[in-house]
Amino acid sequence: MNQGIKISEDIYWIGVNDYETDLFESLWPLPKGVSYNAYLILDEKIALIDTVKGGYFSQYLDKIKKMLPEGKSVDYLVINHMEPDHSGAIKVLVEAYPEMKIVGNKKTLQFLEGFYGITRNTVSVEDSEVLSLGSHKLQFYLTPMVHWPETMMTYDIKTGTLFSGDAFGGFGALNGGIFDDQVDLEYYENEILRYFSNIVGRYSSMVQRAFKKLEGLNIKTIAATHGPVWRKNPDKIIELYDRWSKQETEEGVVLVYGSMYGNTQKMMEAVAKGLCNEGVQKIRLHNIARSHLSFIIRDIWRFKGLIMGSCTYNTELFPPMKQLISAIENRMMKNRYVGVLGSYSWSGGALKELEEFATNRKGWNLVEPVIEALHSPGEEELKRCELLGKNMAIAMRKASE
Ligand SMILES: Cc1cc2nc3c(=O)[nH]c(=O)nc-3n(C[C@H](O)[C@H](O)[C@H](O)COP(=O)(O)O)c2cc1C
Repeated sequence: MNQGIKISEDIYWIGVNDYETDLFESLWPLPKGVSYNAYLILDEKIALIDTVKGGYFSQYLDKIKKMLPEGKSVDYLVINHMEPDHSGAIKVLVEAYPEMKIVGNKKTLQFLEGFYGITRNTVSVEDSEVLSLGSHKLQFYLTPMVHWPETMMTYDIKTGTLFSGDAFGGFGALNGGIFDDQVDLEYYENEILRYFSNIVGRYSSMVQRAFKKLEGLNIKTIAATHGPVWRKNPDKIIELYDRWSKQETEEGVVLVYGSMYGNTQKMMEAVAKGLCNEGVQKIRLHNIARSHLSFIIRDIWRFKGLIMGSCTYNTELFPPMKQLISAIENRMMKNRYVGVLGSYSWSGGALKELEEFATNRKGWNLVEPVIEALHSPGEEELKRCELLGKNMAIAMRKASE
């Protein structure tokens, strides 16, 4: 993928793949890398949409040079998002094309000065303003907090291409194909949800606000800054994003437990049996010490049911479970059915914290019974765990009737 790839008339993908970064934002694992998508529009005026992470500048510049017609230079750089994985190449790009104008909104330009000290050759655009490149007219939609305050989207009126920034994007480098009709979509959908739930989900209400703004646009292609370009079925990713940002959940249960010596794990396995006996197939069991938080958050975002179990550790919750609770609170997750269980060997403490969390979350429904085992669960407690699974299955069924 050394050349630009045409995505619609006069528009080319000139992104790069990063297979080296282990943790995106120093937080989120990238088992299969990530792409930094950027685009080039060749019209009377030549425009770039976004750049790439700093270290990938030379690949990006090579692609631009190969695509530029003889004697032409870059006229505009449109910045949809200032996060450094997209803006990191701006400074060197300005050195390569000193006369290029940098287009962003008022906030973008503040960030541009703050991050890179750039104030020259900037063009400030307002919401719904149009920039003409010749036959292509770019219309700007300010979409603050999807996912930074300066975030905007750019719509090409001629081709119906929406350059959406981080919205609709996800993890996973683009291997070979870059389009939704070329790649393993199931993989990318999961990774787009992991990206959304961990990074953008907190700002779901702003995503909904952005959807209102984009209503009525004839969107034929979605070109996000990460992940596949949606040319065959852009409606699919729009529908998914709409559902996720409304926090609409599917029937299914996430089981998360913290267990040092297997007693709490035994309890959670009994819950899983109870769910299975009631016909629940979508069960996602996570040992919190083994699954990275981002995968657990992704599953919790997707499913209606959540059951949390923790052993007691120094009078409190098992430490990673605290982190999970804080992540759920930070993302303001709503409308879940929740069950809790715990274990201890003397004074306890874990279950009390889980119960408090479950009962204090607005719009969450606690499913009974709440179960606590001293040392190791006996037959009686394991039966109650199965019952919790059964009751969760019934509660979910009722909710979807
Ligand atoms: C390092 C450590 C700290 C613990 N702290 C407490 C505690 O403060 N209060 C308590 O009742 N039990 C405490 N326990 C006991 C465990 O919570 C209890 O044995 C529990 O059943 C272990 O469950 P597990 O097998 O799922 O790890 C502690 C155990 C360990 C290893």
